[in-house]
Amino acid sequence: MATAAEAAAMRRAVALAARGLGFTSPNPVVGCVVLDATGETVGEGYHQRAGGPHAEVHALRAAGERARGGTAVVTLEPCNHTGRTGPCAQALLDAGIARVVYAVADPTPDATGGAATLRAAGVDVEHGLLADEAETVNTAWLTSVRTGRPHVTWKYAATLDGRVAAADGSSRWITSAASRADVHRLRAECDAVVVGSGTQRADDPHLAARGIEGAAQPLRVVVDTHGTAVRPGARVLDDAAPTLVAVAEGVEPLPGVATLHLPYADQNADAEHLPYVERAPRAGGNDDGTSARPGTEDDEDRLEHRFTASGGAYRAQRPAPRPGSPTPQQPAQPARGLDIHALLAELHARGVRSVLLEGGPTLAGAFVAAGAVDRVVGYLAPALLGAGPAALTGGGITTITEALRLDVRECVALGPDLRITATVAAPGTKEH
Ligand SMILES: Nc1nc(O)c(N)c(N[C@@H]2O[C@H](COP(=O)(O)O)[C@@H](O)[C@H]2O)n1
Repeated sequence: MATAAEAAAMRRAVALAARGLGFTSPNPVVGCVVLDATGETVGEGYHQRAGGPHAEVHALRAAGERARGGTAVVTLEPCNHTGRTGPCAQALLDAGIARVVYAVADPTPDATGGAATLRAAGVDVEHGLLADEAETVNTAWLTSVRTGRPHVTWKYAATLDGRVAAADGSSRWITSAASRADVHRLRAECDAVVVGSGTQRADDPHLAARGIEGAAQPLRVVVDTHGTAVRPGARVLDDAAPTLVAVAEGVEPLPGVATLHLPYADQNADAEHLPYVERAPRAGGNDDGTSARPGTEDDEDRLEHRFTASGGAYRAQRPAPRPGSPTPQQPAQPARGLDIHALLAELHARGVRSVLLEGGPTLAGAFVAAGAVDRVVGYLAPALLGAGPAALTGGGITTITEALRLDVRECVALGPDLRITATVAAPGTKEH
C-alpha cells in the first residue's frame, strides 16, 4: 500500500514527466522522484530527450548516497534493457533502492521486465499508483506502442454553434490570441501536424510551432490526394522544417518535395463511412471539403482560427436541388479519400508517435470514420455564426446511436474562449 508521501511523489513525477512532452519522441515521457527512508524527497528527474539518461538515472544522480534504502517513485516501469542507455532496474539496484513504486507497466517487449528483475533481487515493488494520470501524460507514446500507429489529436476552433467558417467566406479570427498561442504548444508536443488540401489551398498555413523555447518543429504533412494543393511558394515549403505531401498512387510528385504515395481508402469497406461531398467546381478539387480561395498573407497561420476564406464555397453534404430542377436519382459519389490507416502506418514507420490533425472538416471526418482519432481538443469562441461549415463532416455517423461518445478530460478558459479536451470512450462503455 502506497504512503501519502509516495502518492505526493507520484503526482510530482507526473508533472516532471510532462516537462518532456515534445522533446523525447520516439521515447516516452517519464518522471521519477527518489525518497529517502524517512519519506523525504532527495532526488528528482525526468527523461529530457531520446538517447539521453532515463528519468531514474537523473533522479538517482540528484539523490546520490541518500538514495540507499530509499524509494524510487516512477511513472513508467523501470526499463530492463540496454538500448541507447543502460537498464534502469540495474541502476536502481546499484544505488541501493529498497522499494520501487511505478504507475504504468512498460509495454515495450525489449524494455519490459524491470519490475520482475527488481523483485527477484529483493526490492519491494508496487504497481499502479496514479496510473490514470501517468497514462494520460504518456498517452501518445503508450498508444503508439500498443496500436502500432501514432496517437491522433484532432484539434479544431469553432464558434459556440460549432461553425469553423462564415457562410459568405468573410475572414476573421474565430478564437482569441490566447487560444492561438495554445495551439503552438499543442503543435510543439506533437511529432507531426496533418492538414488536408483544402486547408492548404485556402489558408496556406505555415504549420510551425512558434514561441515555444527549444521545441523541435513538427513534421508537416499535407494530404493532397490530387497533388494540386501544395505548389512552389507554399509556406510549408519555405523553410528547413520538414514537410511531407501525401498523394494518391500514380499522382506526379512536386519536384523536390518529399512525397508519400498512398492508396485510396477501400471504397467498398468505406462506402458507408465516407462523407458525401460535392466538390467545388474548380480545378484541383480539395480533399477536405473546402474550396480554394486565395488568402491574404500575414505573419500568423490563419488556420481554422479565422472565419476562413474557405467558407464561401463550402459544399459539404448534398446541396438542396435548385427550384425546378429534377430530383437527383443518384446520390453523390463518396469522396475518394486516401487510406488513413496507410498514412498513419507510414508516419509511424518514420518515427512519428503523435499527430495533430488540424483540418479541415472532411479530413477530420475521414479520420473519425477510420477510428483513428484518440483525443479531441476543441477551442470554442463565444460567437455565433448560424451558418457555414461545421467542424466535422461525416465521420461515418448517420444516426444518433452511432454518435461517437467522448469523455471530457479538461475544460479550461483561455481568454474569452473555452478549450475542451476529450478522449474517445472505449466502445461499449458509455450510454447516454
Ligand atoms: N523507465 C523508463 N524511464 C525512462 O526515463 C525512459 N526513457 C524509459 N524508456 C524505455 O526505454 C526505451 C528507450 O530506451 P533508450 O533510451 O533508447 O535506451 C523506451 O522504449 C522505453 O521502453 N523507461
